[in-house]
Amino acid sequence: MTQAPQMQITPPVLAPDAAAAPLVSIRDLQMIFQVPGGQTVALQDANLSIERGEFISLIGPSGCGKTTLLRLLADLVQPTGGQILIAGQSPAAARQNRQYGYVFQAPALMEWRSVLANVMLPLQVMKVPGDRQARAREMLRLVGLDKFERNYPWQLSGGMQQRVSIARALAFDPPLLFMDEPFGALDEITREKLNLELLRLWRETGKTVIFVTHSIPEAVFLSTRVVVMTARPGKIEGIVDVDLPQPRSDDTRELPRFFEIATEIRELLKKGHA
Ligand SMILES: Nc1ncnc2c1ncn2[C@@H]1O[C@H](COP(=O)(O)OP(=O)(O)OP(=O)(O)O)[C@@H](O)[C@H]1O
Repeated sequence: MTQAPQMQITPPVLAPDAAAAPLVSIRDLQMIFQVPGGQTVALQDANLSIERGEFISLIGPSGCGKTTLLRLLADLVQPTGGQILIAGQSPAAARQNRQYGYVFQAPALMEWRSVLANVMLPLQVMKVPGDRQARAREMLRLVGLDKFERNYPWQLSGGMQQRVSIARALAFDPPLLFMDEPFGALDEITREKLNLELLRLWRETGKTVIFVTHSIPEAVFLSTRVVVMTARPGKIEGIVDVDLPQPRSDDTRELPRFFEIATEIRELLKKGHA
């Protein structure tokens, strides 16, 4: 099994009490978009605390504000109300201090750069000191693609491209990983394989993951908690603890408890639709 690499990046300076606080704290969060002819309440009264090492899935119908929540956490949009703290810092400070990596639905790799050069890119842009090439190689090893570092993205399958984008998001060694439906476009078997790989990576690195999905089985399989969201207005309908044993394997999907938790999530989703 691949070992977690030795990290060489200088840790960011945090507020003294940051270690004691939840890694992510979301209080009364609201996001209203002004649109022609009115407004869209993308998120209303969202409250959520996430501890270090959790694997949180956000699940809900299209338009319930899952991506908006990730974008707010990542400081890509500013909330119209409420507060977010990441390791005790504002999202803007957390972004500057490289507290998170972001994996998008599409891998968004640069076609003219090799796999290795793609993973090195954020380190170059942010002028991270040290041996950037060695660091990028470590991340490729972690996602099982070290033999493909000289290839170009178009020479890889969709699943491999998404693994490259995960390696790129991990390049800074951030404590947090935001993942917006990263496996949504992949076939079922590839998705299940990458789910297992992601859990291995999560265990080995101790990252905290916030993962958006439309799939109830994917959410149950991956998560320690599932945040169920509903639309119009977008809000958190409920939070389901996933008390399935770790480490999870293909057998996990056959456990009666797996189906019970899936049913609980489905009922919450239906309640939100009603
Ligand atoms: N920049 C924007 N301007 C106006 N409205 C927006 C903007 N971004 C999102 N919205 C609206 O906010 C709501 C929530 O959108 P969001 O993309 O967060 O939903 P989602 O749950 O991620 O949906 P999906 O599952 O389809 O990706 C939607 O009604 C969307 O149209």
